[in-house]
Amino acid sequence: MTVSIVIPVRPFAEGKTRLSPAMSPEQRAQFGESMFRHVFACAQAVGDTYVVTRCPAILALSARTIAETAYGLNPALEQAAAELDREKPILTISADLPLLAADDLRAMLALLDDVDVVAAPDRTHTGTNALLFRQPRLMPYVFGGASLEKHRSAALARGLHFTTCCREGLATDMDRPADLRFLRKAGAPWSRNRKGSTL
Ligand SMILES: Nc1nc2c(ncn2[C@@H]2O[C@H](COP(=O)(O)OP(=O)(O)OP(=O)(O)O)[C@@H](O)[C@H]2O)c(=O)[nH]1
Ligand SMILES: O=C(O)[C@H](O)COP(=O)(O)O
Repeated sequence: MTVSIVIPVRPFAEGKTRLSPAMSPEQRAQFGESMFRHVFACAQAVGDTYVVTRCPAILALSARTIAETAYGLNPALEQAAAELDREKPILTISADLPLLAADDLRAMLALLDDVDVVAAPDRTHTGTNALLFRQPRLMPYVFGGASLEKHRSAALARGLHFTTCCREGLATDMDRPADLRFLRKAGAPWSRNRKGSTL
């Protein structure tokens, strides 16, 4: 099955603010870029991968890009969905998933045999780290806060079949210093492979 994959990215120098207690601004930007490059490589192994961002430097890194004109995560994703192939499933994934593997994305896609919408929860089962629709614009993006329940409710309200995909590579986003401690313990392959890692 072919799939459009969308990675939304906030400019590296602006993002990951909740890691401020543990990292300098330079370290956060470097960490954000390293994670993005990792997620991008995983996505490219699985589908046609698009990056939606307002950052010119990130736009220059990628072949398929969507310049964000609708400022903010949900508007940027709606903008991307409006521009992509209406016949293909659309998978959006956060750029801060250092333990992600291509097989995690394939596992999400396999679930589309039975449902319309697949959400990958974070480790606390409150946020959404990846979201797959059978077709673009089946329902709105409602990221922010406890978005897992918001996505579930939005799907059910439209009569769509919804399920979750719970895997460590999808669940381990890097929001807070506690997530960095979890990543250090999880370790390989992320920290082994990165010279000059800020971890
Ligand atoms: N295109 C785009 N992507 C965004 C925007 N805000 C967040 N993202 C991306 O959405 C995903 C999830 O974002 P968060 O985990 O909240 O990341 P963040 O905003 O960098 O982190 P905090 O500053 O700590 O809230 C990441 O891939 C971010 O880069 C935005 O305004 N535009
Ligand atoms: O679920 C969400 O809205 C996204 O994952 C962003 O939320 P978080 O970064 O606070 O988990």
